[in-house]
Amino acid sequence: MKVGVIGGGAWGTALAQVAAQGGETLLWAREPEVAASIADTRENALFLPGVPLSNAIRPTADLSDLASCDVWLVVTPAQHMRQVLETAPGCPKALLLCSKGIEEASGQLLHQVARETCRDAAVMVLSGPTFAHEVAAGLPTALTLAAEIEAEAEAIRARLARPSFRIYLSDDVAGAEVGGAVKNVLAIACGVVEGRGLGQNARAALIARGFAEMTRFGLARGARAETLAGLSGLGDLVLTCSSTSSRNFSLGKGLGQGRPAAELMADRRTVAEGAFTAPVLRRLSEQEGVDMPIVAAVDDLLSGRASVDAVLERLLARPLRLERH
Ligand SMILES: NC(=O)c1ccc[n+]([C@@H]2O[C@H](COP(=O)([O-])OP(=O)(O)OC[C@H]3O[C@@H](n4cnc5c(N)ncnc54)[C@H](O)[C@@H]3O)[C@@H](O)[C@H]2O)c1
Ligand SMILES: O=P(O)(O)OC[C@H](O)CO
Repeated sequence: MKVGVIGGGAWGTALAQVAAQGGETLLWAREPEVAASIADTRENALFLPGVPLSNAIRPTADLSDLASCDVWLVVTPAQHMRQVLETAPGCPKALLLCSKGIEEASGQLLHQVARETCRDAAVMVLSGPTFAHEVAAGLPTALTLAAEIEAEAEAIRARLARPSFRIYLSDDVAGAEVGGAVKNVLAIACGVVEGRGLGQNARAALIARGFAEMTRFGLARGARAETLAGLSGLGDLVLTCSSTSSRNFSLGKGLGQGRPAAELMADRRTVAEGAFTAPVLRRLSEQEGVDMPIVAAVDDLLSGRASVDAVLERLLARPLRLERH
């Protein structure tokens, strides 16, 4: 099975490094200097510096080179996935979506976008608690591969899985995607707690109440509760809410320290998906009547509509209710 990776950011490069252990792997980078840097120095100096890359990774800045692949691992920022797939040379037999987000314009999960752009391809999702630099270093990692047809997922798992890259199968595609998208917004909130010095109790409460929001939204979208409580949901939420290695957590930490969102977002080369997911997630939750007060607070902070103190006061003034709600 010939693998092509679409997206030469940190995660696309780390996934190419994993796939290269099973044979030559094409890696498309949007920036010609990234493809050139990998070809010349075997390092992605821009997005994954310090990691020596396998000789079995063949970098390219020309998407049409991926026409010969059987499967594409799609690892663009969520908001650019549709445009990249639309400019790609046809579609392969299978797409494995590895990005985390919700398309802002359409409100669609990424598997819905992919099915519109590649109608005949099998569309699957790979998601979980996976910092790129740890995966690239070969540290133990476990993730969820969600697909409607188990045999198709098994074939890709056989090609990608390694002892330190453990892939669990699921048939809950929407569930795997909701967890990855929502946790990025909640990680921003956890970063705010850190930056504002609100303490470990507050962070734990936020993870638990944030998980309740993720579960309410996921169930409304047809996800299963056990998927949301698994690697791609709770697992990734715990990881991303615990470390400044997370770009989303770091963004939130800056907000908590009082820096304006516009300043924090300016000149970013790396993507903090939660900043793009927050407004669309808030819009969808309000349209669908799903209560998501933490998501709304993050959206207000990012848009500059409210200060940290104002959203904190609002959250703490919420009525005390039964925990299961
Ligand atoms: N970094 C991680 O640890 C990690 C882990 C799991 C999932 N992800 C997800 O993978 C996706 C990609 O993140 P990343 O960390 O690899 O990226 P990154 O932050 O390392 O790099 C930014 C990427 O965005 C691309 N980009 C910028 N503008 C673009 C445009 N107009 N069109 C297409 N591409 C554009 C760049 O080419 C580059 O590949 C995100 O959805 C992220 O949530 C990341
Ligand atoms: O750095 P972040 O916040 O984009 O998180 C990276 C991965 O999604 C963690 O699983």
